[in-house]
Amino acid sequence: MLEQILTTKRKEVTTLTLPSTWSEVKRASLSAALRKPKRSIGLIAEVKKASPSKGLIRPDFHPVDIAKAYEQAGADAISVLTDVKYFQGHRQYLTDVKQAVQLPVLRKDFIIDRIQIEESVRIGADAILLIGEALPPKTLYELYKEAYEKGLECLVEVHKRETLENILAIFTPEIIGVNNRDLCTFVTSLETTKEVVPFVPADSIIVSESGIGNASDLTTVQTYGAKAVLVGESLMRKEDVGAAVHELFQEVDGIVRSS
Ligand SMILES: O=C(O)c1ccccc1NCC(=O)[C@H](O)[C@H](O)COP(=O)(O)O
Repeated sequence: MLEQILTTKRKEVTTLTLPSTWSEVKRASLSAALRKPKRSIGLIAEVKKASPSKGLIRPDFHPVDIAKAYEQAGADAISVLTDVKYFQGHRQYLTDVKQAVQLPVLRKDFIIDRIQIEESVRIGADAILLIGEALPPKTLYELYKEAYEKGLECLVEVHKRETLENILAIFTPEIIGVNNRDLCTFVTSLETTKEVVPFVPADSIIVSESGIGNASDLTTVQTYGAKAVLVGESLMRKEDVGAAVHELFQEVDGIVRSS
């Protein structure tokens, strides 16, 4: 599936049109938010309508309402899927969310080309995702540098230890995501976090991504060393996504620091 998505992206970037610059955007730092989370483990809460592995997740989909509820419930950052074909997302959703919340907003998409970085700046993203299994390490580093030069942070995601080691041979990303989902097979296991975390440099922020379905899963990945989690489906399937956040954190700690 990852290869199919990347083939689509390669076609899309050839016809991508940039929106006009949005001058009033006030950037918020993802790394700062995750280094000082409101609970004992940080939360990037995802706005996700559908996915290749699960199909339609939330038919009654109102991105701004969802993001506001996440913010109210003490999320540290918001992730917005902007891919249209496979996730039923849209770049406008990110712009709308950015205008409605104070939290850092991560653009969740398949970034393979510099033009998508300029697009991300213009739509109001604070950070972008770079997927280790989707890019040669040198290309990933070029895109990473370009993003930071343009004022965006990057969540550098890996699924395999080998991918991480190939990236670390070139540079050390500030924020490293361990995706528990294999994007080729969709097999999802929290053990991935356990296997990869020991190889993440101490100064990088570790985000465990995907497959976190309940409070027990959250505790598990925290035990494995995750400093933050990225959660989509399990929150999006609950009608009240704010209550879902509180439920997810019930075993970790109920106290939310006001920032
Ligand atoms: O979610 C998918 O099916 C998927 C398929 C192919 C590439 C990427 C995919 N998901 C992107 C993500 O990384 C997740 O949306 C994110 O980590 C949240 O995962 P979850 O909590 O399991 O919805």
